[in-house]
Amino acid sequence: MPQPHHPGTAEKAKVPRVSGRGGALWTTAGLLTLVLGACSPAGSDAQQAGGQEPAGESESLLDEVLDRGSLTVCTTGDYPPFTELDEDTGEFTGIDVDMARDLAENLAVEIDWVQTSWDDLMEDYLADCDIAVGGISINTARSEQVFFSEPLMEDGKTPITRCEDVDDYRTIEQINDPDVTSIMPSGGTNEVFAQEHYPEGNLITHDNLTIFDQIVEGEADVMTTDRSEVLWIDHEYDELCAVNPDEPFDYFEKAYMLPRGDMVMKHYVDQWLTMTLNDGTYEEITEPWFGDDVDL
Ligand SMILES: O=C(O)C(=O)C[C@]1(C(=O)O)C=C[C@@H](O)C=C1
Repeated sequence: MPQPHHPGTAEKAKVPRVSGRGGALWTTAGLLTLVLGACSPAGSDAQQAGGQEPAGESESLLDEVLDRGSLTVCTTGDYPPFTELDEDTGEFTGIDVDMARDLAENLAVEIDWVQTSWDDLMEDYLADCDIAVGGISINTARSEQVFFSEPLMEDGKTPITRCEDVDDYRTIEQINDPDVTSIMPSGGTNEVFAQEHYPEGNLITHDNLTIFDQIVEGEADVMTTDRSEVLWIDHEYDELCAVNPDEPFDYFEKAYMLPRGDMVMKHYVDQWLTMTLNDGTYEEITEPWFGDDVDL
């Protein structure tokens, strides 16, 4: 059985930018003036992450992170290439794991990792974390409870199946059939999509790290998942093929979860993201995983 290839953490180039606690505090003070002057203040009922008390109108979780000297990051660790827990070392690896490390480096703080699951993501985030990362899709249900950063990538639900069966699973109608077994992890947007679009289908849930082996072995027929994952798996498994990857069934974006109502925190993370996406850092982090072989 082919095993997904997991390169080590990318060595990042040092890119000059405002960083370090002094710089970040200065930025925070500036942003407080700018953001609070220009935007509605954080709602008094806004839910704060990191197990913090709700922020007052001029407070931000950003200041608490800086004071604490640590950023608490929720991630599932079961979704390569975005987040994976190495059981041997106990370390998280992946694109969004490296991104979170870069954010923490910018803030000059440590990271406290909190492993969660797709089922518990929202609850764990609201109770324990400052930010949640790891291939997380934006949807409106989640947006009722959290803010999202600016998006990192576009995506869309796309089927993947055994290469010889591609023609059997090209449409939602073909997959929405009692004779077709769709597999997915529980709790994420794949399950939401399947329940909504395949009410007649045979839906089964499975641990995400070994889910694609189930299709190879014939325990399931198809998985409708993120196009980015489909292209990655198509590349990693000889037996599995993406189905119409250029015509996903829907459209959404991937981003990081942030505390609802905290415009200062969101502004900081969005500014960091803008730099990271444009100064070569993001490309360097993604290159060992997607590289030239996976055409996102
Ligand atoms: O819920 C999300 O945001 C996800 O992208 C997670 C999700 C899913 O939708 O189930 C997506 C792909 C992985 O295979 C595992 C989980």
